[in-house]
Amino acid sequence: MLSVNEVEEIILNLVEILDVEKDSEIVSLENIEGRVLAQAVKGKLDFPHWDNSAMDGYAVRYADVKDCSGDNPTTLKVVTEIAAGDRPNVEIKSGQTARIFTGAMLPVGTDTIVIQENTTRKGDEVIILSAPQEQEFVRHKGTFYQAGTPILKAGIKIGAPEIAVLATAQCTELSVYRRPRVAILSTGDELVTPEQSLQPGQIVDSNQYALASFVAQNGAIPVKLGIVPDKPEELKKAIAQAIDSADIVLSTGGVSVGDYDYVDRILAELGGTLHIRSVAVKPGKPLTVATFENNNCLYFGIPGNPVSALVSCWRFVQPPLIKLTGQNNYQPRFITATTRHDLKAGGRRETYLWGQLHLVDGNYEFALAGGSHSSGNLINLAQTNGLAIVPVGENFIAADREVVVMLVD
Ligand SMILES: Nc1nc2c(c(=O)[nH]1)N[C@H]1C(S)=C(S)[C@@H](COP(=O)(O)OP(=O)(O)OC[C@H]3O[C@@H](n4cnc5c(N)ncnc54)[C@H](O)[C@@H]3O)O[C@H]1N2
Ligand code: MOO
Ligand SMILES: [Mg+2]
Repeated sequence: MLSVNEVEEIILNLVEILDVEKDSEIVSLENIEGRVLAQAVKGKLDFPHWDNSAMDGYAVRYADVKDCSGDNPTTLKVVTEIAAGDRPNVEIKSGQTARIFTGAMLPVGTDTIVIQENTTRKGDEVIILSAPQEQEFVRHKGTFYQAGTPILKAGIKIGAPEIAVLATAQCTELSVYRRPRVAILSTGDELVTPEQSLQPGQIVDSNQYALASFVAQNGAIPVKLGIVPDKPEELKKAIAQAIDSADIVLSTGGVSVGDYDYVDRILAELGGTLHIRSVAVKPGKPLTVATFENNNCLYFGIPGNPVSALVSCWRFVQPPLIKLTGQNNYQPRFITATTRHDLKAGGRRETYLWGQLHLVDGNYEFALAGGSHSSGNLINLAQTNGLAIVPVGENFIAADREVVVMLVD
């Protein structure tokens, strides 16, 4: 059986990189939240746009005040007042100063700001009580960003700070990658929707909802294709349609060795190349990954057990899915934590145990979810933000020892 790392590498290599021209669209600044830049953005303005004050106080010529102190104060004449938004129209000469406020443009002749706490105002004069540093509290034009250089790189996902940058640079129309379409179907005669009443032997199709949420959270468009019964002809039709309509297909169930597990056979009949059939991982051992020459589609046959389904998504679908959204940063994130509980594993498969990470005095602690760690128990999966990993060959990690944890969000 292939190892987790081998499978991860095979899958990532199957992802076709998006085309900057073909796979991009223009969106406005208003609608860019969560999208991924297809092209680097260059601003046309320096930032700060002009020298301005970082504090409320007085704009001075450093040479005038460099030697002053409480015992040896300097008195300057206040010849103008400049608020943020004002355009100064006076040149400050030696012996003069301008009253200035945070964000206001520096007037010609000045190079330094004295904060008002270090002054005493007397009518149209101000007494400077301590010498500032040269150029203190001046935000110089172009020191944060120079016009014409890249302000944001291609391949980054846009959130609040990036939107602030784009707004400041007055970039209101941006080229972003299209969102990949991910078709989701649940296979199984036993499945009903959450609205249907449950008959003996039936189970609610939770995977459809979990996977749609997972897909949306990762910046792609979930296309929910519903429940497909374990009938080869119906399943074949549904899978063929899904492959035709999406960049990625996620089906759950029907990939193990049972008599009604038809997915692999159908993928082969449809001309798919099966790259992976199973992984040495627990949960999530049965995992089918296939590609189709005619449609640029990556197919994941994910195990039906609800915990296996989400763990497979987090570990094996999330990196290629993020890669397909155009992001540069798609690798899973691992940290080292101290486990609060004993962690047990079979030793033959890399084992992922779900729970919560807590930051305590600067160190991460992993708390194993209480209750059964059966791959059918989705109840205690709620609030999972980390998966503790027990490597192949190990059966036990004792409480208070270190464990590698994969971050989940
Ligand atoms: N003899 C063996 N049996 C099994 C093996 C094995 O190696 N030898 N592997 C087990 C493992 S591990 C897993 S994981 C499951 C995977 O099964 P399938 O992917 O074939 O899925 P199903 O048989 O269709 O269903 C399994 C389980 O999950 C429930 N299920 C299915 N779909 C959904 C859904 N959409 N929402 C919620 N729950 C779902 C289903 O009712 C079953 O209980 O196979 C083991 N068997
Ligand atoms: O791999 Mo299964 O997911 O162990 O239950
Ligand atoms: Mg099965």
